[in-house]
Formats: sequence, structure tokens, C-alpha cells
Amino acid sequence: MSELLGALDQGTTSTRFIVMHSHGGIVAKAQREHRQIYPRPGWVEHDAAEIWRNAQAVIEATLAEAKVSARDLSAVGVTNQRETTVLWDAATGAPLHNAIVWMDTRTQAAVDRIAAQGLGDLVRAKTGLPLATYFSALKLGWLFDEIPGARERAAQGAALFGTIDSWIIWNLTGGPSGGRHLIDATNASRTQLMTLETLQWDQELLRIFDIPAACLPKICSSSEVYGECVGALAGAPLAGALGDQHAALLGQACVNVGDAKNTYGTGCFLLMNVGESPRISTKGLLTTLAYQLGDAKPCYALEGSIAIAGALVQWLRDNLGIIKESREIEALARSVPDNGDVYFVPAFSGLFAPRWRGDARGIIAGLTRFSNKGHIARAALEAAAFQTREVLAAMIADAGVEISALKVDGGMAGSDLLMQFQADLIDAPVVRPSQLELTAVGAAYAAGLAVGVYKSLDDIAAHTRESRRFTPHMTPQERARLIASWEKAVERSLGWAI
Ligand SMILES: Nc1ncnc2c1ncn2[C@@H]1O[C@H](COP(=O)(O)OP(=O)(O)O)[C@@H](O)[C@H]1O
Ligand SMILES: O=P(O)(O)OC[C@H](O)CO
Repeated sequence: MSELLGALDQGTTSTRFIVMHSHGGIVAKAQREHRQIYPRPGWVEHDAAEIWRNAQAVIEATLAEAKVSARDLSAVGVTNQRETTVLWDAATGAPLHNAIVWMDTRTQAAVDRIAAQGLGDLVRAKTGLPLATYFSALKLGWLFDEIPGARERAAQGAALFGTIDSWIIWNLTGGPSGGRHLIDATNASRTQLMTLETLQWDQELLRIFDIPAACLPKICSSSEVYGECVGALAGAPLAGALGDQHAALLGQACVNVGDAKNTYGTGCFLLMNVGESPRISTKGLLTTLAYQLGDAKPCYALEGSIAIAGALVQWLRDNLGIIKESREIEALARSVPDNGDVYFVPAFSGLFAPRWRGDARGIIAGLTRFSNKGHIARAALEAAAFQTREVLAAMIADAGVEISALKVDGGMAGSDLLMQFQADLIDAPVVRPSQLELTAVGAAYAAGLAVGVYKSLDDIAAHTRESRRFTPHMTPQERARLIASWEKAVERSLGWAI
């Protein structure tokens, strides 16, 4: 018999809540965007209080649409944009500063300083992550350096650190009145403060990044009962939490070694399940925790992280105004037969995997009097596919496995033009599921597993459904020509920010 599950997906651009049947069908959902705050070039912030207000609003709206109460939900899961760093007052629940978002580059000087101390290899060996502006530890260090007295208050446990899952879980379970200060192990694996092998905070890393242990949340598995919700979800057991990319991996049922998925959201994140031992990449990929489900052995993944994908579509919408809604990019891109030799390298936050070049900045290359906004739209869509191809090549080389087909999800995977171009570029089928909300679905699966709605991962795998398969048609010569031009454009984006 089908049971109802809930999941809150707190993403980079919006927050949504879904109610779904345990067989995977979505009953109702509501979504709300939050403000993107850009105080300086390269800086990106969110108001964590606004995010919490939006979370409550979408929960209420979804329950009303589904005509159910929180007590009808067998369990609720949370999934979130990762790395984004919140520091808040334990007594009042007020954030001490805007949250610093994962794509923010303000910590580049700190990256360079720690690299100059020769600590990069040690940090990577312990955490699976390169030194980069992307991860939480340096963002938290920046907050401690900039907010007077914050480090001292944190050392007394009066100021609490969390990624967005922690912030939401603390608030959902009571906030200042007894809220649970937790982080799930997948999110903890993105802080650069946790040892990947042991899934514990690492004392040496805490010293390197100058972080007092008292402000850190307790690390929990991704699937267990963390507590009972209060407020809009009163009475529902909170039982699942994963970073959004890990949730999508579970939502796509990538539960066997070699299974991979690519999620096209604000950024683009390709994860491959590599099984029960973490393997450190030699090709510029991250090693990360895939998930840890209750007492079961943890499962690890290799990840290729691309900072800007759908965000480029939003940039064309918000900063240039050449489209009014994201989905309009498809028609604009189809108004031209090809990219007209225009390439858009969206290195707005430097380049992430596999290059890790903090000094790169965005460029549009190949413009002539012939170029028009259709070519720019097409180049913007194609940029996600070129970056994915590069990450996939690194992953195949690193993991030593071939990929028979690429599973995709996320808002931007709605673009048929992009999905066809992706299949052409990687010369392998791209498989789109019947619905793209697999991040939220994955968090609901984790919650359902914890309370026995699902007995095993096989139960989950039975619910994934393919809806469309894009097969490659491009000639090898055309593919090689396009890739060579893209690489020429990438070379020109490097070394801009120094
Ligand atoms: N039809 C579409 N074509 C291209 N891009 C799209 C389309 N629909 C949504 N997007 C882009 O996808 C992103 C939203 O996807 P989503 O998975 O909700 O992201 P996130 O979880 O990062 O907020 C936005 O950046 C948006 O511009
Ligand atoms: O919010 P998304 O879907 O763009 O995902 C953001 C990632 O978790 C950042 O690491």
C-alpha cells in the first residue's frame, strides 16, 4: 500500500516542498525563489532567515494543495544546496551574517595562503577535496575573521555553524527551543573539515582552518530518525537528509558501482557511485560520500562539479534580459541552426572540475557581426554540455569504467536541444526520467528507508522510470571540431583574475 512522504529541497535559487506517494508519484509541490545577493564581483550571499521563511511557506502551501496534514506523512526528508555556510546565534536563531554561497569566491586569498603552506595534499588526502573557494571551512573562517567576537562566541557554543541542512533541521525541530544541531555525513563531506574514511570531524583540519569544535553540528547518517518536527510539519518524523547531488544520485537509483547521473541545476554535478571505499581522484574530480544509510556501510562517489550551468540561463534572463523565463532559451537557441562559432565559457566563479582554476573568468569567444542573441543562447546551453563532456572524460579515465548511458535530471535537463547536444558530444545515450524532481525524491527515499516504508535499495530502484532517450547522431569529425574550439575558448578564459 502506498504511503505519503514529504521532502524539502532547498536549492541555490529556490526552495520547494513535495508530498509524494511511496511509489514515487508526486502528489503536490510548491516552490519559492529567494534573493541572490551580490555585494561585490565574485561574492554571492543568501539571507538564511528568508530561506527558512520560504521553507515554511512552501511546506504550508504543499500540504494545503495535497489536502493532507503533516501527521499523514510517514516521514520527511531534507536536501539542500551544499557547502553554503550559515553561522547563527544559538539563543535567538538569528543569522550573524548572510550565508556565504558555495559559488562565492571571496576566500581565494585564503586558498592561496594555505596552498603556499604546502597543505593542499594533506587536505585532499583527508577530505577528497582540493583547496578551492568552493568548500565551507574557508567560508566559515572568513565569517570568524570578519564578525567581531564570532570565533570566541563559537568556541563557547553560543554561535552555531551549519550547512543549509543543519540550519533547516535545527529550525524544523524547534530552533532556539531545543532544535537539534545536526549535519548529515554527505553535507559534512563538503565542509573540508571531515575525514572521509572515518566520517568524523578532523582535529588537524580544525587547527589548519582555525575552527572551534564547539560550533560544529553532530554528524549523522543520511537516513535515520533525527527527531520530530514542530511548526508547519508538527508530528512528522524527520528521517532523511542529504546534499542535493547525493539525493539525486539516490533518486536516480544509482546504487551500484559505476552508476552515474548528471544534475543540471544552477550548476551541474556529475556523480558516479564507486562503492564502499573512497578513492582519491588523479584527474581533478572530487571524492565525496555518496550516502550513508543508517548503520549500513558508507558508500562513496566521484564527483565532477561545474559551478555555472542553469545559472547562465538565469544570467541571460536577469542580467541581459534577452529572455523573460528560463525555458524561453530553448526557442531562442533554436532560432539559429548552430552556434555560429560562438563559445561561452561561464567561468563566473573560476572553473571547477576538472581544472580548478580560480583565476578564470567568463568570456564569450568567436563573436562577429554575424552573431546574434540566438547564437549566444545556443552557446550558453552548449556550455553545460561541453563542461559535462570534459568531466565525464575525466571520470571514465579515473574510475576505469565506461558509461553505457548518462542519466540526467534537474531543471535544465528539460531542454531537448541541450540533451541532444549532450548525447552528441559524449557519443552515448542521455536518459531522461519521467520527472526531473529527483533530488527531492531522493531525500524522501532516504526518509522512507529510515522508517521502514522501503525495505531496501531494491525497493527504490523499482520506482525509477525512463521517459526519453536521446541517442547520438554527430559525426566524429564534427564532434572533434566543436571540442577543439571549446578548448581554445577555455584557454582564453584562464589567468584573468589574479
Ligand atoms: N527549460 C529550461 N531550459 C534551460 N534551463 C532551464 C530550464 N528550466 C530551468 N532551467 C534552469 O535550471 C535551473 C533550475 O534548476 P533546478 O534544478 O531547479 O536548480 P537549483 O536546484 O539549482 O535551484 C535554473 O538555473 C534555470 O535557469
Ligand atoms: O542547488 P543546486 O542544485 O544548484 O546544487 C548546488 C550544489 O549542491 C553545490 O555544491
